[in-house]
Amino acid sequence: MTEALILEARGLTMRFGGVTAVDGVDLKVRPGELRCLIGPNGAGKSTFFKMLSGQLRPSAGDVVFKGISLVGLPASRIARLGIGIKTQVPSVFNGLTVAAGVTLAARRSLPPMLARARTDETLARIGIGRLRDRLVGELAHGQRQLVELAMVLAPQPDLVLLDEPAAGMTADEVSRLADLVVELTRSSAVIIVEHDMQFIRRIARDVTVFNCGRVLAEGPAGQVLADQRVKDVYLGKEAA
Ligand SMILES: Nc1ncnc2c1ncn2[C@@H]1O[C@H](COP(=O)(O)OP(=O)(O)OP(=O)(O)O)[C@@H](O)[C@H]1O
Repeated sequence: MTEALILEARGLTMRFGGVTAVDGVDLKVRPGELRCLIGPNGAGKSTFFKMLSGQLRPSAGDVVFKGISLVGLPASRIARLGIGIKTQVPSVFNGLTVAAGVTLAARRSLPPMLARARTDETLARIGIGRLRDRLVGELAHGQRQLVELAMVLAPQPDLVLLDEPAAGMTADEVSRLADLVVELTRSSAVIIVEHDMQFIRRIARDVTVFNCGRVLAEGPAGQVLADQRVKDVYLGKEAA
């Protein structure tokens, strides 16, 4: 029986001159799955992520989303196919209210009336309805992260890509974000690159560990984080 997949990377490879940052990586993600990508600095996670999102064109291999090859497609087309990307650099517009920013994002897939309704739904889902009339530029870092997440979710993507969503958040915010990310899987598959092990443990879903551009280990978080090879290359004493 063929496994239903929403995203498949096949032999994905990226070379920068003499450096092979990602070396023949395969990854399979099912609809509604939550997958965490972890690994030491320089392991190739960001490069892999950028190939999934269309920010980098692979040197070799393919990325297939809902049966369509993404290689060579512009990022805007990849977004329209149903991939929502939240990167490390907040791209929200400081001069807009939260509601205006999220409505603008919702307009990618909806006419104006429906986009406004979607905005209210999305703000409620993320638990930031009270921020709707605040200017984005006035928000604290953690609040901005949640607003950007609302902008990613408003067009209802089938796959959400999150690059270090917990970076710079307080412990309370990380804990809340973890619950939120798990909740996201009701409507989307989610792939996360994340350094924060507290966040990974809290989510406790499938983890893919990168090392030297390859996949070192893959499986349920508890099993993978207990793997001695993973501890050796990445976690060290932190996981002991
Ligand atoms: N634009 C580039 N030009 C040359 N080398 C690059 C480029 N981008 C990444 N690399 C190299 O590719 C390798 C993988 O880097 P990458 O940033 O993907 O790792 P990472 O796992 O995301 O690391 P970190 O956790 O520190 O963000 C590293 O050796 C890095 O120096």
